[in-house]
Amino acid sequence: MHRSLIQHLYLHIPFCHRVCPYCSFYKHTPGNTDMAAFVDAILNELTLHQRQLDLRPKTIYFGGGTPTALSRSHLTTLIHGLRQRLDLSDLQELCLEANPKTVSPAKATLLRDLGVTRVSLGVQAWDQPTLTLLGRDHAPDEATETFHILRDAGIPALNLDLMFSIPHQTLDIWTAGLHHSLSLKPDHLSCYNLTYEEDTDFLQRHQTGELDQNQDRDADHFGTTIDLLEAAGYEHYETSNFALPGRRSLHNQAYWQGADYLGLGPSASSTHQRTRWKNISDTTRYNELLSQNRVPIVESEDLTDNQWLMERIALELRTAEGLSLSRIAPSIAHWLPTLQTENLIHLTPTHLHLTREGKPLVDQIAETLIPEEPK
Ligand SMILES: C[S@@+](CC[C@H](N)C(=O)[O-])C[C@H]1O[C@@H](n2cnc3c(N)ncnc32)[C@H](O)[C@@H]1O
Ligand SMILES: C[S@@+](CC[C@H](N)C(=O)[O-])C[C@H]1O[C@@H](n2cnc3c(N)ncnc32)[C@H](O)[C@@H]1O
Ligand code: SF4
Repeated sequence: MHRSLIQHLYLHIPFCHRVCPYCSFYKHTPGNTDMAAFVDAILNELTLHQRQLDLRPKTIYFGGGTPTALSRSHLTTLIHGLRQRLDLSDLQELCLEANPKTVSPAKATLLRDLGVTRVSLGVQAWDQPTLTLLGRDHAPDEATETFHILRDAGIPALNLDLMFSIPHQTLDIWTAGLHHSLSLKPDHLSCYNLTYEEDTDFLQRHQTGELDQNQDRDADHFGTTIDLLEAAGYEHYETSNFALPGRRSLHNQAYWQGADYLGLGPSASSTHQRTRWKNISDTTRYNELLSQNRVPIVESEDLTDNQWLMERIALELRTAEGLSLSRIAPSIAHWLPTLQTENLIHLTPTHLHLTREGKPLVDQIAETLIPEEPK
């Protein structure tokens, strides 16, 4: 039987020591979860998929949640388990998300010894009032310290995750945070505009008027981010992502380019030959299903051509490579001269790129370029 190749693997580790009020990813405190059973379950899930799929990962990404919430022995079992089951001769990136206070020097050294090539550190902000509003339990100094621990352990590439346009965050506060980030010389920076997500405390507090949204502040913070980071030598290669030359995230780039990927763990999603499926968002149930050798999938759909195209447009438009002109339907091509006259886009013979003026309007421009769903 011909088994198709998948080159990108995602593992969802749903544990956080404390749950942040703005975050809608599937996660929970470890509580009384049997961590050893969870590690067994996720390795078992991999084995089940290997009956159908030929997995030769170029990238492996541990997200969550907070993967570094796992103990050293569980991290070791998990990564050794992957090494035993997978052909890793093509592996170029093994990335793990971490947050401050979950990485001791011993854990950082272990990660390096296990072959981790990149750590993405969730810092979010560098000032105490913003960290307090975000419900983060680390102080600014502790994030700096964790960064140095990772550097000193010799992890090859480090990313910082930051969020901007948070209520009460002035442009000066955000800019000072960017300067502090740059002083650490990270390889990569992800800077996300705060969004109010479904089923979060923050959305409720936004709806009662306690937490505001401000488009001028969004645009000012984003524009300053682009100017400062580009001046410091970082490529703005995706709306929320900046990298030193040669330091882009290969895993995330594969998503944006439309590659197939397999996601393991509760709530993980996967895409294979235009079929997308999603795992159950319930760790206890996930562990139970896998202890019975049952796949933990709860939803699966075949993406229509139009769904696929809409997603390609939305994602490609966010990247420095730009949107392939072949994706633009004749029925909407008449928008291009207008967008050009407004200096929002720049066209090459093959691609459409956002200009500096167009970048903050990425979502509106994507809407203009996506054809309406046929009725
Ligand atoms: C799933 S989290 C994992 C990182 C890690 N657990 C941490 O927070 O320290 C990935 C990133 O998504 C971003 N994020 C989460 N919720 C967000 C929101 N509501 N708006 C914007 N960015 C958000 C944060 O920057 C966060 O670091
Ligand atoms: C918001 S991005 C942050 C990337 C980070 N800025 C970096 O450059 O490494 C990562 C988050 O997206 C989610 N995620 C990524 N791939 C996923 C997948 N296949 N299934 C479910 N969630 C996924 C996870 O919650 C993960 O923590
Ligand atoms: S932002 Fe990170 S630490 Fe906070 S709840 Fe979400 S996954 Fe956990």
